[in-house]
Amino acid sequence: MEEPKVTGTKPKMSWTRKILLILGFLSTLAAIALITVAVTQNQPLPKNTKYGIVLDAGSSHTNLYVYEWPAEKENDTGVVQQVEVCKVEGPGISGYSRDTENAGHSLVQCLRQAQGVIPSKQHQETPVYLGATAGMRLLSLENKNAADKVLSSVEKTLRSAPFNFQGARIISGQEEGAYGWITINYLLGNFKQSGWTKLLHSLKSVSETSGALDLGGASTQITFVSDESPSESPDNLLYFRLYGKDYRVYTHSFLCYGKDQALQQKLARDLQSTESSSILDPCFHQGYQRTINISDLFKNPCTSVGKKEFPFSQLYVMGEGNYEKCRRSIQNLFNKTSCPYSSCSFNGIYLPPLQGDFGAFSAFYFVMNFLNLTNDNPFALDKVASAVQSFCARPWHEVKQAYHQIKEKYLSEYCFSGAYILSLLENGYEFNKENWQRIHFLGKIGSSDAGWTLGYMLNLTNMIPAEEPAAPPLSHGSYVGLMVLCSLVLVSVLVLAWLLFHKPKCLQKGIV
Ligand SMILES: O=P(O)(O)OP(=O)(O)OP(=O)(O)OC[C@H]1O[C@@H](n2cnc3c(O)ncnc32)[C@H](O)[C@@H]1O
Ligand SMILES: [Ca+2]
Repeated sequence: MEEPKVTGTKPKMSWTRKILLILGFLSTLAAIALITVAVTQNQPLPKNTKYGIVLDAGSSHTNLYVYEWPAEKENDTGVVQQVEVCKVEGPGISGYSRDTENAGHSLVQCLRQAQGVIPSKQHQETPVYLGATAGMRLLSLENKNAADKVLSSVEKTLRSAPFNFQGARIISGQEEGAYGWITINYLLGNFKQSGWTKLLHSLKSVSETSGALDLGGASTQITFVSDESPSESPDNLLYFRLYGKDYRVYTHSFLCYGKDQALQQKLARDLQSTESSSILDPCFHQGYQRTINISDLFKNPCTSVGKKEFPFSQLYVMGEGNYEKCRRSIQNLFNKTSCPYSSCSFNGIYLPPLQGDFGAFSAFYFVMNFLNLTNDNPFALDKVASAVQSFCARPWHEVKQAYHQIKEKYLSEYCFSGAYILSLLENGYEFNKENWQRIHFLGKIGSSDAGWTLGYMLNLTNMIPAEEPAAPPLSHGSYVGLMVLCSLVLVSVLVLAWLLFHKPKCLQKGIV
C-alpha cells in the first residue's frame, strides 16, 4: 500500500474553524463592550445634596441638627443622614419664661454653625423647623402667655436666619413618640425591604419594626407596633401607611416622667412626708449634699398639686447611697392601684402586651452608657441592677474623683437615673428577665442621633411616601455584577466551544 505523501506545507484551516475564530473574537469584543457600557452608563450621577435643619427644643436644652440627602434619592429609606449637631448653650427655651426676649438669641450661635456647614447658595432653599417638647408643654400649662412669648422670640430669630423658616411650635407627646419611632425604624432600614430581605420578611411573621423608648428631662415616650385588636384605648393608636405597608402603632407620652421631673416629683413627695427641712435621700451618693429652693420644687404642674406651706424656704438633701431604698421610693411615683383596661402601664394608662425589639435612646442611653451597660449583647436584667446598686453604694468623694471630667449635675444624678430607668421599665412597663434583652440602648444609628427630629423632618418634607416608589428590581451594583457574570459565562462557553472544535494537539487523545 502506498504511504500518503508528506508535503512541506501546513494544512489549511477549515472554513468552520475560521468562522468560529471570528465569532469567538467578536463575542469577546461584545462582552467587553457590554461590561464597559454597564459600568459607565449606570454610574451614579454627580451628587446633588439637599439639606434640612431641625431644632429640638427640649426641656433641658436645645439641639440643632443639620441633615443632608442626595436630591435624586429623597424617597428612598435610610438616605437622609445627620451631618452636624450643635448643642445650644444654656437652658432649654422653657427656661426663658422670665426673660422671654432672650430665648431666640440663645439659638444664634448654632444657626451660625449651620450656615458654615451648608453651602451658601443653598441656604435659602434649606427648610428650618423648631419643635418644642415637654418643657414648653409644661410652661404653656403653667403660663400660656410666657410660652407664647418664648415661641415668638425663637420664631423671630429663626426668620432672621438665611434659611427657609417652616415653623416653630410645641409638638404633642404623641407626635414626639411617633416621630421617634419613625426615626429609628427609618435609620435601621426597617421600612423598605428589597430583594431577598423582602422575601424573607414575608415568610416569617415576626415584627419587622423596632419599638421606641425615649426618656427626656420632662417626659418619656413608649411607642411600638401592636397587633392587639380591637384596641381598648383608641387614643393611644396611630395608623401609618409607609412604603406600601400599614402600621398600627401604640404610643403614649408620660408628661412629668422624664428623669428631671421624676426627681422633682420624688423630692416633693419626700418633703411632704417628712415635713423637715433636711432629708436623707437614698438616690444620691453618701456624702453628697444639695440645697433646693422650695419655691422652685413646686413651681410646675408636675409637683404643684400637693403643694403645702412650709415654715422654711430651702430643702437640704443629703445622700445615703442605698439602691434598694431608692427603688422603693421611686416606685411610689407609679400608681398601679387601678386599671380600667385589661392591662396598664401605670396611672391607669392602657398598655398592650409588649411586642418586638425596642430601641431606647436619649437619657436611657446617656445613663446606661455612663454605667457601661450598653453593649451589642445586651446585659441581663440582674447584671444591670447590680451595676446600678454598686454605683449607688460608692461614696460621693470617690465618684467625684473618678469622674472629675463629668458635669456635677449629671454625675450626681446617675444613681437616681439608673434606678429610675429600672423602675420605669420593670415596674412601669413591666419588662422582665425574659424580654429585657430585647431592649437595645442606642445613642446613634450610623451617623444620626436617635430621637424624634429626623422623623419630624421626613414627615414635613414628605420624604416618606405612603406607597413604595417604583424602582428597578436590581440595584446598580447587582446589575453590573450580573452583567459581568453573564459576559464571563458567554466568553467561557465560546472559548470552550472553540477548543472542542479546534482540538489543539495538547487535547488530542494519547498526547495528554
Ligand atoms: O424631651 P424632653 O423631656 O423635653 O427633655 P430633653 O429633650 O431636654 O431631654 P434630653 O433627652 O436632652 O435629656 C434627658 C435628660 O438627660 C440629661 N442629659 C443630657 N445629656 C446627658 C449626658 O451626657 N449625661 C447624662 N445626662 C444627660 C438631661 O439633662 C436631661 O435630664
Ligand atoms: Ca427630648
